[in-house]
Amino acid sequence: MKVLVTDPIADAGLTRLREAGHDVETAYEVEGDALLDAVADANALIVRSGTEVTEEVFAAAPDLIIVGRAGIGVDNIDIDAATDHGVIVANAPEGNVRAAAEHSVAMAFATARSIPQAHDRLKSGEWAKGEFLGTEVNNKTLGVVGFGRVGQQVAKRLGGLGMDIVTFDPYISQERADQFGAELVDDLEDCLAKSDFITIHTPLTPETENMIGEDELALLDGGYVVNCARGGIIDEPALAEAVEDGVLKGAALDVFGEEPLPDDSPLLDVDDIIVTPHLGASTEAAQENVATSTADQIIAAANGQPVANALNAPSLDEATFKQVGPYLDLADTAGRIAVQLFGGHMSEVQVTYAGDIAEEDVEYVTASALKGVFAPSDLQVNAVNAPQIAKDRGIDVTESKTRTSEDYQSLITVTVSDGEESVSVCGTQFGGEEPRIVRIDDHRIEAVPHGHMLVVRNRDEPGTIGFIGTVLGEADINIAGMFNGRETIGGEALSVYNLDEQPPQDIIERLNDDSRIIETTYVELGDE
Ligand SMILES: NC(=O)C1=CN([C@@H]2O[C@H](COP(=O)(O)OP(=O)(O)OC[C@H]3O[C@@H](n4cnc5c(N)ncnc54)[C@H](O)[C@@H]3O)[C@@H](O)[C@H]2O)C=CC1
Ligand SMILES: O=C(O)C(=O)COP(=O)(O)O
Repeated sequence: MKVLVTDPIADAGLTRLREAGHDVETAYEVEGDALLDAVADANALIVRSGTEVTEEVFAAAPDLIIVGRAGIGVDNIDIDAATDHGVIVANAPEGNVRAAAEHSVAMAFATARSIPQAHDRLKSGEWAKGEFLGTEVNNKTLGVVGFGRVGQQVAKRLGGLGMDIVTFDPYISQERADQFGAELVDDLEDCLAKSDFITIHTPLTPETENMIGEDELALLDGGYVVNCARGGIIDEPALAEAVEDGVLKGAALDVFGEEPLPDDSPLLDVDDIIVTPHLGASTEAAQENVATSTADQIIAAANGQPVANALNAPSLDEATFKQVGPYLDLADTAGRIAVQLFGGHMSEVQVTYAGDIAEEDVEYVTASALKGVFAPSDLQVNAVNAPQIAKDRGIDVTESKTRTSEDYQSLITVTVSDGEESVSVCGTQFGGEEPRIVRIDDHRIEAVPHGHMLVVRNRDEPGTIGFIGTVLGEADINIAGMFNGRETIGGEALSVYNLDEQPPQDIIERLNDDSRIIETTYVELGDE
């Protein structure tokens, strides 16, 4: 195969590929037309964070079978476009975790003790001993935003240096937080208010983009910010202002919204903001790990073998696909609805199959349900990596089957729980191709899962549905469809509304303020 490498990787990876008989070409820092020319005859492409792998790149590379990301974050790769072009995308999720964690710890100390600033002064001939009075991490509280592989390792290290750990990560279990002695809190604001330092370790997703702005930074009053995850999660001008105005004592950043960081960035003008040029993964060990793991995956793909860290789903074999194909999206949708209605720290996901579907090999369907469950928290999730994500997050997955299926030919139920509270969403396919949600918890309904949905639990009292319609109508939000289900007259009812657009938060609050309404939840299913 011709393997094109467009960001520098360790020689060990290049050598491994060459020894396996592949033709390796390096073309660092190519972009635009030069990149399109370079990929034209490539069978494999290896990148780090420096190359934007867009739809245009895939369109220009008809022979490409795999993109290997020698590192973790794949926000620079258009995975949907890769899937459309039948190209596998695989990353190296383990090899640089320690390096990233150590850099985060180093940056916390560097900002707390003004090491780069003091270094600069001394190198320019000034013994500015009296000007630097730092902060100890001992007995302080560290807020870890995103408690995945890197976040956990940072917590372990700084916890060992005397810090109390508090974490905000809506998608991990209580058990996982307990295992690291971290206090798991339910909202970001709480995490910030309790912390002296915060360190960011989430991926960049639509949900995390700009999640920390002026208001959030104010809650960390007098504290420090470390970001070695991705630029774009913290609002950069707001951070520059907060440090400049003394709201924060300092910030240490390894990643930026635009990389390389432009000369005119406001971050560069503030003395107490220290910066490194995306060096989190830049250690010898990490680079060797990710380069060899990426090389192994390219070699596997070339040999037609399974690719260990593939991020986009390979196709199912035809016979299985015929049987379970119609249920993949349904399981994904039921998972998405269940997790959004649940809204807590799940520790368990149960997928139950009833009727004809229970006779089939449902492993891939369960994986699709997990994909739905993790979709709001992880852009890179797919049916291939979802079971591993469940393991990483300490979430138990159980699958059960029964032959009987009430009134339907086949039913899939996804239940998300934290061991005490749970939400169950049950769906079927009408006529094999019309998905319907037929039960939410104990409420029988018949909702079309699509786009923007509002799920309202309310007391079954006259005028309630009219009230909901009026509130939405006054906000100019069109109701495309609705279904109301109730268990007993005057008891609790549940209604599902398909809306043409997302309702603003104040509309949801207005509905929730009414005494007849128990809870309103907005559920986003996207355009799929
Ligand atoms: N500076 C550098 O050179 C490096 C940066 N990274 C970056 O570090 C980040 C974390 O990497 P890993 O720990 O391996 O990822 P991971 O996938 O193991 O963990 C990410 C965690 O973020 C959580 N999360 C997702 N959405 C969230 C939200 N809205 N609020 C709070 N938590 C949320 C997830 O539940 C998960 O636990 C990635 O962005 C990665 O690209 C990783 C390695 C090197
Ligand atoms: O692995 C990651 O997510 C990183 O951010 C490391 O990026 P790099 O490979 O150094 O460009």
